[in-house]
Parts: sequence; C-alpha cells; structure tokens
Amino acid sequence: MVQFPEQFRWGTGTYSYQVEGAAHEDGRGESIWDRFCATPGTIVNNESGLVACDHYHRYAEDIALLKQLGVQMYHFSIAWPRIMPTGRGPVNQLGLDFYDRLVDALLEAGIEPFATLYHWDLPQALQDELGGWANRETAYAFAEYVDVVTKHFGSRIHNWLTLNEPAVTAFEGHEIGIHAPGARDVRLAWQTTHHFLLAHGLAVPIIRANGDEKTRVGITLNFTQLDPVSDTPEDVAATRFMDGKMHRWFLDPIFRGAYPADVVKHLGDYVPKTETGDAEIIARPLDFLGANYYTRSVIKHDPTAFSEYPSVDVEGVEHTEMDWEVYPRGIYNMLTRLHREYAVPRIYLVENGAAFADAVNPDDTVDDPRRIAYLREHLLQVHTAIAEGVPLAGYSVWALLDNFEWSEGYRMRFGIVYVDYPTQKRIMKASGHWYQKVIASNTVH
Ligand SMILES: OC[C@H]1NNC[C@@H](O)[C@@H]1O
Repeated sequence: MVQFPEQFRWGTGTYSYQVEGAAHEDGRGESIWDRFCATPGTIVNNESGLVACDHYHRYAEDIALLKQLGVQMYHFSIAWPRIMPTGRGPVNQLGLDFYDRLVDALLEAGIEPFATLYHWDLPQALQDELGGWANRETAYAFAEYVDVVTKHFGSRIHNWLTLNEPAVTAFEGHEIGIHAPGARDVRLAWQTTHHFLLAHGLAVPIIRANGDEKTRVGITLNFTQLDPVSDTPEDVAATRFMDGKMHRWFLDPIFRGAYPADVVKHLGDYVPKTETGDAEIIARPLDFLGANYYTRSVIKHDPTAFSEYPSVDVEGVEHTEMDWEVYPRGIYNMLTRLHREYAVPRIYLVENGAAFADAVNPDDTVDDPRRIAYLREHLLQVHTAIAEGVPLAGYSVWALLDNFEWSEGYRMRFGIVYVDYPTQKRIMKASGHWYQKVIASNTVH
C-alpha cells in the first residue's frame, strides 16, 4: 500500500469533441473534425462526434459522477467553434453560456476546473480561409480566441492548458492523415508544429493578463516510452530521432528556448520556417507542464524512412484494445526524465488510462479488472517518481466517460464510466469504484 502526498490532487477528464455532441446546436460552428468525420472511410463505422455522449445536455449528470468519484479537479476542453463559430470575429454568447453552466456547476461541486483551450477541434472556416495550422495567421486567430475566453472565465478558471498533445494533431493530422484535417504532407506537418508552439506562446501572456493572482498556465504534451528494437547504431539512431520528433521538438523550445539541433540537422530544408522573436514567444515561462502517458513503442530503423520510423509489436506482453503495450515503468521514466532533464517547476499527469473490451453484466455492472490493474501499476510507478522528488501535483485518469476515440470511433472504451450510447445511460465501472476508494484514502493498494 502506498500513501500519496497530503496535497496531491486526483482528477479525471474529457474533451469537447469527444463527449459534447450537440454539434449543430446553439450557434456552434463547424469544426475540422465534423468535416473529417463526414468524409466516408475516415472513421471506423463512419462514426462522428455529432452526438457523442450528449455531454452538452447531460453535463450536470456527469458532474454528479465526478462528485461521486470525489475528484478534486476536472480536465475538459473548450470548443473554439462554440465560442467563435467562424474562428475569428463574432462571439457566440450561447457557446459562452454552455461553459458558464459547466464551470459554475463544477465550482458549486467544489471541483477545480482545468481548462484546455484547444484540443484539435479547429473551426473549419479557418481551415478554409487560412489553410488551418499551415498558416501562421491561425496562431494569431488562436490568440484572439484565447483573449475572449480568458476575459470571460479568468476569475473562475485558474488552471489553463493552452494546447493538448500538439504533436499528435500535427503529425497524425498533417503527415499520417488519420486525424483531421487529413493532410499527408511531411513539410506541412513540421511547419504546423511551429505554428502550434507559436500559438501556445502567444496565449501565455494573454491568459495571465486576463487572470488573477491564482492563475496558472501550462501546456499538455504526450509522452511514449521509446526503446530501440536492437542496440545496432541504426535502431538506436532511429529511436533517438523519434524521441526528438515526439518529445524534444516540443520540450526544448518551451523549456530551453530552441529546437533540438539533432532534429534540425536531420530535417534539413524540411525544418519549419520561423520568424525573429518566435523563440522568445514560445519559451515564455510556464507554471506547470501537463503530461500524458499510455504506452511504449519499440522503434526499428527503416532505410526508406525520413520523418517516421516504424514500431514493432512486442510479443508475449499485455496489450490494450488499442494494441498499445502495457508498460507501467514508462510513466516513471517519463516523470523522472522531465524532472532531471528539464527542471519543470510542477507537473500534472493529465492523461493515463487504457481501452479494454468492457461489457455490461445482466445486473448492470461493468467489471474491468484489467483497467484496475493498469491504473494500479501505473500509480505505483507514479508514487515511486514522487518519492524520488518529482514535483507531481496531481494525477488525472483518462477518461471519465467512454467517448469518441477519433479515428477509432466509439469502439474504444477508455472510460471509468461506461456509456451505453443508444440510451446514453452511464454506468460506473468497477475501475470507477476502485478509483473512488483511491481518492478517498489517497492511497493505492
Ligand atoms: O488515445 C487516448 C487519448 N489520448 N490523448 C488525447 C485524447 O483525445 C485521446 O482520447
């Protein structure tokens, strides 16, 4: 049994496009994910976030679940297309009204809102008019949107995350093409990474100016344990590059003020175009780093590869429904690395969880022992990292609800609460009841 620190905060989360639904309600504008999902063949079963978990209408019920869990914090994202339906200019009051209802209900429940300003649902109008994140102008449009939102919520929301997982939306959305907007252009993908980081840096002083003495600002980056399939120089170099692409390309400009030289060298003339002053904007000091961890990838050299090296499947070890290896030690490695190599002032673990093939029993319960085991093993590693001095202030399990898992649609269930989509009925899974006890006791057995 391990005891977590006295002030340690426990949470869970969702994100706008994955749970809200109400895609055509109350003035919400079209997002690039609405458009992407409408393209046949992009999403399993051609599903979309049009209805999702109907959280837009059921948020009060979902907050009651948060209260039942006993969480101290709740991660959610604000949908830019609800606030500014065309991405710039006119503000949609009904969009602000929804998040007013959500935030006020969270505060009433004694739950700290942790708001992410952008989780992938770019207004389609900006994709049409500017080319989306390919265009530097979109970073400035983001800053305008952030000003509107933080002016409105700055006295009630004190923990802000500018972006969630920019690496994923940059590369899966613009290089691999399995995420919105579905581009397949290596040069474009790397250029978007710079515009995401610029957008982040532009937002930081705006959030602070519109906040108060309690306002804290961060960004959430995703981390995967990366190991070479062998110790040959080629496999080791391929792994080092992927660590650069997925991790150091974002950590270094934010915490060290420059892109990692080895990746810049590798990219050659594919390196993103930047402007004087960008590096200082991106490196503006943060109060904390949000970090997501799920799994390990074992990387293999490929002579034909340039920007993406393949991973190999590891036989004989547990995998989740996403075919992700269960590798708890990786969360310890990530946390201690951030502390050791980047001296991050404070860290919140924003996402950690697993998709398993959950099913409802005849008595309306859901047994998910594999998720309990996954969470327990990762939390034991988290505790070890804290004991070694990592400034981890809180942990949030992904996710509160089963939800729209992007290109996988609804077949992947990450929730500690089961969602029966045809009826929208919520059922707390065994892992939810287990997590409730962890929070109440602040210990993991
Ligand atoms: O794949 C699980 C999660 N990963 N991070 C971003 C979220 O939107 C995903 O659901």
